[in-house]
Amino acid sequence: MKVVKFGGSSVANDEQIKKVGSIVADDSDRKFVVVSAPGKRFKDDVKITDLLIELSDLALRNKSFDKKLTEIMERFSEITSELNLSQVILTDIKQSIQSTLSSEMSDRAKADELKSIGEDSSAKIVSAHLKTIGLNAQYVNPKEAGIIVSNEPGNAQVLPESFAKLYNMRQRDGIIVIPGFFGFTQEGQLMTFPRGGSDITGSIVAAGVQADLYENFTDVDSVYVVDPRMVENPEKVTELTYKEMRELSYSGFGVFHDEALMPAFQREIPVCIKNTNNPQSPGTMIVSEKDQQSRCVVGIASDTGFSNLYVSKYLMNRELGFGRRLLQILEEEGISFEHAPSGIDNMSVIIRDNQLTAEKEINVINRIKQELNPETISIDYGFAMVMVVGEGMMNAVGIAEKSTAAFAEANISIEMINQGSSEVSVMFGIRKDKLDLAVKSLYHKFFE
Ligand SMILES: Nc1ncnc2c1ncn2[C@@H]1O[C@H](COP(=O)(O)OP(=O)(O)O)[C@@H](O)[C@H]1O
Ligand SMILES: N[C@@H](CC(=O)OP(=O)(O)O)C(=O)O
Repeated sequence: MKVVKFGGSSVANDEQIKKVGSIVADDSDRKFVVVSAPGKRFKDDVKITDLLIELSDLALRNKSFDKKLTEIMERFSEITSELNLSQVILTDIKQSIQSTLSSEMSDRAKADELKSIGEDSSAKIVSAHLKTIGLNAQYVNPKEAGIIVSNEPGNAQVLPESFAKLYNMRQRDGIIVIPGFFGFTQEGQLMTFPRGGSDITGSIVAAGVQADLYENFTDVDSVYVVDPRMVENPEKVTELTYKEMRELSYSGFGVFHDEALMPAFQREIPVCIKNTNNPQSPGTMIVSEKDQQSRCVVGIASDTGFSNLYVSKYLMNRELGFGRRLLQILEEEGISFEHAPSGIDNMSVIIRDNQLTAEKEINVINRIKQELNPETISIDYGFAMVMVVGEGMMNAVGIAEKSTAAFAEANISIEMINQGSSEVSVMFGIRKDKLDLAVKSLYHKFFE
């Protein structure tokens, strides 16, 4: 039994949805289908989820949202008419949007419900299309399926009781089509996962129904060793471990959500990344353990949008609890951190920019000055992180040397290095304007 997830690019228009139909029809093991909202049809297109967020922002500020609503309905109307589906689906979508807007819910709850309508509508459309091609398919809402989540709008996490409930779905006849990206709290409130979270739903369903395989269909033939938008025709990866994929996804490989690995990993369900536009291609397998012969570095991931909070104080190493108190200030201000490399008299804390507001920044700086009395304190923006990843690095000599040589050859100064004791990855902090050059140079060093 397989769980198949189709991303936004795979359900962006009628043509793509027909490909989805063929893929599902092609293999009778594909029983559970999870879908995203229609994504981009071309480079500068706008995803339905983004249109819904724009609509919700306008409506909740009491601004006119009619144009946005028309734009959304036109997208769905084009899909349903090209697929010859009943107009009832369209009426249903419009009614969902309008009834959410006029409900008594809080603004946060409304925003989350509106965001989820893209996936919900997509699942209704895909199940109707599967029926028209002769398959016994039915739409099942995540509440009915048993996806129970924490009460964190836009950032929900699955609760363990979901898995046993989902297991019962195996008994259902035919193909089950479930919308991705959201679940329900114990109290029945809808909550969305973080952006890109339909991958998470797919993994939860795969873990719950104890699937033999979780196939994640997207728009590339495989995971590549670097983001294919940064290097032309990079090498393909045939196999990765969960640990490697987690590091790579977290560090910038947008092809699979990093939070989607845990449910599949815990139940050892293999994941296969495949291409809706070329389903014959074998794709990339993500497994617990892989062939020892493979390369020691499997990928180079990168991301921008980081800041460095730098604090220095003479004899910091002797001041008991300095690091704890510094991190506690961040915790109390609601800021999570990514890395914290330190020296004897200084400490850097790498923070994602989206964690900092102007107000939080002022509070943090003032509190550190008052409570820790440092000599220097600064927040430096514009950092990028590059991650060299591979489980085989543990037994290999010279990876750091080879990496630093790649930076040196590109004349890039490394601002920070962090290697965890697990040795699955080495992180390099550089200025963001040098990122492209750095990734190309590392690719050249390790893969060409
Ligand atoms: N290392 C990588 N390997 C493959 N694709 C990558 C990688 N890094 C980033 N991507 C990007 O991820 C995209 C697929 O993810 P996404 O846009 O979320 O797809 P979907 O619409 O299926 O959810 C690819 O088109 C590619 O540009
Ligand atoms: N539609 C949601 C969830 C998702 O997973 O989308 P996609 O498969 O297009 O990345 C988003 O845009 O965040």
